Amino acid sequence: MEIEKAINECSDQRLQTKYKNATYVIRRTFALYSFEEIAFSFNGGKDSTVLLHLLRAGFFLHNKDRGFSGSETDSKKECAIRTIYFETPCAFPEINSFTYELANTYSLQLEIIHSDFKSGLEDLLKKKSTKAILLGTRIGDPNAVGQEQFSPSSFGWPPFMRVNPILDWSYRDVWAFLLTCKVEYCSLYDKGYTSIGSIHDTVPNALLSFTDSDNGEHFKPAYLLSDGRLERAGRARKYPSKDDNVLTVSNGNSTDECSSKTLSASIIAVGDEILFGLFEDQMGVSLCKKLHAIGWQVTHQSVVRNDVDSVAEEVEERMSTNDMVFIFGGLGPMHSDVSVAGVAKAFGVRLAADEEFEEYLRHLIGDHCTGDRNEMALLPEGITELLHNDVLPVPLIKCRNVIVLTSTNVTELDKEWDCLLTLPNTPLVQMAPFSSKHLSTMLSDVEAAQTVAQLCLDFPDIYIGSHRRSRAGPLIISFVGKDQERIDLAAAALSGKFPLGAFNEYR
Ligand SMILES: Cc1cc2nc3c(=O)[nH]c(=O)nc-3n(C[C@H](O)[C@H](O)[C@H](O)COP(=O)(O)O)c2cc1C
Ligand SMILES: Nc1ncnc2c1ncn2[C@@H]1O[C@H](COP(=O)(O)OP(=O)(O)OP(=O)(O)O)[C@@H](O)[C@H]1O
Ligand SMILES: [Mg+2]
Repeated sequence: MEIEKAINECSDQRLQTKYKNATYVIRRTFALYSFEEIAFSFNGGKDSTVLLHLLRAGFFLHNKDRGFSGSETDSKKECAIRTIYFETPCAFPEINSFTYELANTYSLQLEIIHSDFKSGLEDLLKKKSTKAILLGTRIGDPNAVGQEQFSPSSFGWPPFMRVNPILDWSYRDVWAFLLTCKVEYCSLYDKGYTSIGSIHDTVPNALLSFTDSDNGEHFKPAYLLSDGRLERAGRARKYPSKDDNVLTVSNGNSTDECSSKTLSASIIAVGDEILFGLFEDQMGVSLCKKLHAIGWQVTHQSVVRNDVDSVAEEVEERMSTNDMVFIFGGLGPMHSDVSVAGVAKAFGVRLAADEEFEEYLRHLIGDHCTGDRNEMALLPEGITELLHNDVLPVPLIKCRNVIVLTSTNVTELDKEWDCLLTLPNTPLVQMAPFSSKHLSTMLSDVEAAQTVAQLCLDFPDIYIGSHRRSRAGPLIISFVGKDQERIDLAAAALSGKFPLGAFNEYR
């Protein structure tokens, strides 16, 4: 069997392990259900193409388990499995023809369905007993969250077992398999498509784009995409989220379109030591300054305990009301390092092993991790993006609009911040910066209060506030906003209401 042979003969141990696990799930499926009760959900995409060949290999091994030795001469025709294809006019013609071509080559028993997934499956199950459906779902797919290798269909769907043999395969594993086994895949993947939906929502992945000497735009093949997490970058998002406000502005260096807008951020420090008063948080202060300098408004800064629920509660509250949330502290392998788990809980997803991150950690700390898995490589499933920058030993972790900072002091933060700002798709859009002016006076609070309150009504676009450095010292009135002229006007209006010299500029 050529697939089994190609994998056994390759030197990629990781691929061999993935193959072994996936074919084990397939063998068990053939052992649990009768051949006629199993269907393969195939659509010509790369993941289902991988599954097709794993199915062929798994079926071959299953027969071997039972003492049947298949004829080596016609291994292509051996696994004539029921194959369901939901055909729509919105599919790419290349995908459609590839699906039919492979079905023909491998003698798949095609059952074409022309309705949507749910009603199509309802009709199918009424007509034919179908107990298990094999899918090419992988962790990271939006619909994979919460699924296992064997997952019953969801409530409200007709009853069947969803079997996901390649659930734990990464983008890299998929391409390692297709290239190692030298099997045919849909031609769109050589044209820069990395994950294929409908003709209406899929374009080649911009991360594979390059310009040739004639200035024409071209795309590298899908297997050259280095960060598999971005395989869906060629897919249009169906539902805009609050996160999109930040992400759709592509280059952080441009302030033109954003000059009047302000984006908001919250900062969460995680640390019992800060709450015990043993350790002073300097990073929060520094982050406030940095965000302010790029025109962002910090709406909240908090310190929470090293406790999953405390972190989750705080993240959940902040992420829904802010464009971005920064969290630091509570990261690492210690029992008290629960920040990442808290973020996962806030989004209602579980932690899953992230192979790309694990590899970075292995480079950094070697194989000194406990047990089979490096606990630090467990990241929130399906929502995590790694933000790479060569200057950093490990990438920054971004879960939707929550950025997990790994820095432990202000110097490290400076480095992470610079990296964040220079990322090609930085989530930190640089807005028009804030300006400020401060006036000091020896007037009492009571004397100034009423005039300042009226000024706030007259200048709603300017933040006007006051503070004292000491009870006996001067009162300082601050004017903060994005329009220097308005700030000057507000400051002059205040001075004008009092005798000359009552207010002086304070720097
Ligand atoms: C055979 C099959 C079974 C499915 N079973 C379920 C299910 O049990 N629950 C569910 O919510 N969605 C189910 N779906 C829908 C998928 O989760 C998902 O919405 C679909 O694959 C579309 O993915 P896309 O939006 O990325 O194209 C099923 C789809 C297929 C093809
Ligand atoms: N139209 C369809 N008909 C049958 N099965 C489908 C269809 N669309 C999706 N599926 C099933 O859902 C799985 C996941 O779909 P998904 O689009 O993520 O993967 P893919 O199409 O195989 O590869 P790619 O991610 O490159 O598009 C597929 O592998 C297949 O099993
Ligand atoms: Mg697809």
